[in-house]
Amino acid sequence: MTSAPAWSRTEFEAQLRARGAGYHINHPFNVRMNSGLLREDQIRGWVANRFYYQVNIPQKDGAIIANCPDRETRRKWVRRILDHDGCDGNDGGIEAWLRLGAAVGIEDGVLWSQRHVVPGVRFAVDAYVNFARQAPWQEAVCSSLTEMFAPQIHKDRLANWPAQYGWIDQAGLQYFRSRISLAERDVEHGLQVTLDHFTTRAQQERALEILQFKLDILWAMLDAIEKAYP
Ligand SMILES: O=C(O)c1cc(C(=O)O)c2c(n1)C(=O)C(=O)c1cc(C(=O)O)[nH]c1-2
Repeated sequence: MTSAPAWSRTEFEAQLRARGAGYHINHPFNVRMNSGLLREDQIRGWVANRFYYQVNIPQKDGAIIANCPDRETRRKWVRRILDHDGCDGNDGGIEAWLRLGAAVGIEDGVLWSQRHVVPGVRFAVDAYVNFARQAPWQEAVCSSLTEMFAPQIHKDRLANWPAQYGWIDQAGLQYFRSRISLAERDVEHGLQVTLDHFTTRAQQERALEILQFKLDILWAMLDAIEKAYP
């Protein structure tokens, strides 16, 4: 274990943000997706596989709540479940992803069947949910911090897809639009929990390992999708 002095909050946050270099925004499959180079079947394959991530996020967040004894945290965290599952007056992110599916030519039933989900994606997503079930809740919160880097990937899609993939109905892109402000709100809370909890240098380095674990999950998903749709 390191005996180095703890980083200040500012330096610790900078260390976390620096891990963005390993975000799946830089994965070759995402780079090609964002450059308009993917075929229709490759886009459909990505949408169908990512649906498995989308439907598992609320279970992941439910696991965090189940492990968290702090009422204030649960009160904020529960919003994430409703963001995806929907609630009165809000269809939610899963419904929005179904509309993305429709926009690229996949029927709801095909997404729900998960028949196109490849083993590597299933393994990666399941590892994320299992981590949230088994780890201390503050560690699971830390693992959600890849969302620090998500607004840019959503903005890229909104900026580029309409011109690059004219065959996609633009109404289907609403999911990406909706996530920008939600991700920013989530990160504000997730960062606060992480900066409060991981205070010694050894704990801060543990937080970086957890963030890397989650970056690897997202990266492994794209590796598996890239291999399935060469
Ligand atoms: O499209 C993406 O690249 C992307 C990445 C991530 C992420 O960084 O984990 C999330 C999302 N989207 C997303 O839409 C989302 O709702 C979400 C929730 C979480 C999480 O870890 O709790 N990550 C992400």
